[in-house]
Amino acid sequence: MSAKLNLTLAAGDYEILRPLKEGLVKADGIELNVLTGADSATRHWRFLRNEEYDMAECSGSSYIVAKDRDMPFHALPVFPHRRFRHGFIFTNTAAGITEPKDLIGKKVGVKFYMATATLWLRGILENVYGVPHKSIEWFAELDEDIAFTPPEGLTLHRLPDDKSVETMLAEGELDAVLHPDIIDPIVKKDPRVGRLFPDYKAEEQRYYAETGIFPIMHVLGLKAELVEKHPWVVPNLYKAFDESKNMAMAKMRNPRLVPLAWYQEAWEEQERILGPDPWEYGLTEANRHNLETVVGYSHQQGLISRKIPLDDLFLPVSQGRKRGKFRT
Ligand SMILES: O=C(O)c1ccc(O)c(O)c1
Repeated sequence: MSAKLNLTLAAGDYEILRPLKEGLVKADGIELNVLTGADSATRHWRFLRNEEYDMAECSGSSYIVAKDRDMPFHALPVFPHRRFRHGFIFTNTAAGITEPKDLIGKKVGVKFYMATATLWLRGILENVYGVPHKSIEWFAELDEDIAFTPPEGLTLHRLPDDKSVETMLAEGELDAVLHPDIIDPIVKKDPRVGRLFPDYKAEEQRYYAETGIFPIMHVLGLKAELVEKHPWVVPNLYKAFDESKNMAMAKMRNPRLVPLAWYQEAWEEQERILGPDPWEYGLTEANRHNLETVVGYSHQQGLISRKIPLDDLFLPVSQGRKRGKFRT
């Protein structure tokens, strides 16, 4: 008889989750079925709109909105996806945008308004570079993860379904685009499209030196029903996610694994700048600052009604008692 609880987890196909996916790390009492087939936007929608999975790597931004609306979700302080975002502000090269303030009064496209990458970018543009989010006319390509009424003074249009912000940017119908992914015109080296910060790596490193923030994009969402029925899963899952990450970080130090000539140097550079574990889980001091910043941005941008305390956003994950040696 298997007394284990079968649970589905939808997530990206990430190295730090691979030991869990491959069963090298197990959560006590749980059999995990890890689904990595959906792209991020689809996964978030399926989890938040349809509750298709017991747990999912979920948009940090949309999760914060879900909590503000008392929707039936919780989260572990597990952050499978982080990314610096200065390199994701794309511009039409004929639009005359050479510095952040040139975005004021412009038409800017987004995949959708609530997406975590764009939440961070609007916050950074407003608070670091003096570009108020309401000074921009916004155009969204997709429906929001959670339906949202733009607050007073915010202009947000939903584009018709046959329009793509990437094409509109290249053709000059939009002046700029903020996007979670590298957009097609950049991949194809279309000369009509560039970046606001051509040397974005330097900008991102300066941002990190000033703030200590490696922006958290995604959290590990759980259906409330799961936590209510089986509260014991919370510390067991957290421990397993952490073990999986630690195992992956140790494995990935091997420079033979990745087909990049200068992978070792990239790893060393990351360690020098970001320290030994930039992917740290838990409500550590650095993660609290990171998350409080993004909750503040969400509130500033009218996505949520109150600055939700982190202890309301994340489940406590302590094992309760420090475990001693096993004795027979
Ligand atoms: O975090 C998000 O909200 C989000 C949304 C859409 C994406 O394509 C994505 O990669 C992330």
